[in-house]
Amino acid sequence: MTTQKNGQFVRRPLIAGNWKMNMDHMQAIALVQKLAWTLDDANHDYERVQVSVFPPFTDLRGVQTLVAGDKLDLEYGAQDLSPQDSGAYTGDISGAFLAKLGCSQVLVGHSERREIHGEGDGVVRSKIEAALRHQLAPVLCVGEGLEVREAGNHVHHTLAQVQAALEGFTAEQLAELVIAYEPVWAIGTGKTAGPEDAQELAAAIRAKLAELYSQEFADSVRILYGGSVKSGNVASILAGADVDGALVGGASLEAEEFAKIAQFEKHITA
Ligand SMILES: O=C[C@H](O)COP(=O)(O)O
Repeated sequence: MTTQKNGQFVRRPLIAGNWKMNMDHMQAIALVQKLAWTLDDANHDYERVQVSVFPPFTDLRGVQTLVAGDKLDLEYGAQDLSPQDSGAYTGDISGAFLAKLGCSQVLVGHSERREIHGEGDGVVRSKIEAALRHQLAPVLCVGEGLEVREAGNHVHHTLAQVQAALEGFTAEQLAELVIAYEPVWAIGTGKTAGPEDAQELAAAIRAKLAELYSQEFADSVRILYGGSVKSGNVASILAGADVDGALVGGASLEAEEFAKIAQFEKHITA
């Protein structure tokens, strides 16, 4: 279990659902409603375990209306943002727009953006800067592909991504930063890194943050694992002392399954 003191987590766990390009605006409302009801039925304590969803841009207005209207404790964010705030950037979405829609977080540097859209470390860094300008907590995604893993360079590769993305920012600016370690070979494949692998990388990222900033800062940053997380494996993955939550793709599209993941403490067998 993520390290606890006096029954409380040292860092508030975050269970985040990245819907990717799934769920139109009608389906989004149904999914959020069902998720909220399911978590309410399970007496979910949002103060203890934060739950966020990351729907497509076109769903955000509907999700905002539902969350505000029903006073839900769920949080939501976007899957990406533009480095720019406004102007002639056809197809892009500004952090200013996301903030106005009540987003509290935004994914940055997801491997699918890096791979499919060719986003390099410089773009990722500029997107973090844009997120911070609009008080959006960046969820920085990092992780290695299969070739890098097989060559044994996964720690070096992942830490280089972290360092490049955070270059020039102060600890104060990054107070709300979340980092998600997602080995690319485990995304949507059914393969998960073992709990030891997730802990190894989370600990290495925390040590890198301590080296770049301070131990106090490093201890405050939440580090998530992502890659084929399900209700059946979440408890063992979150057992690592440095693993503070999960970034869930496929399993976040089904309300009951995602709610079970958010309730990971109930799956722990003594
Ligand atoms: O952002 C989420 C990750 O890409 C994991 O996706 P997955 O749970 O479908 O493997």
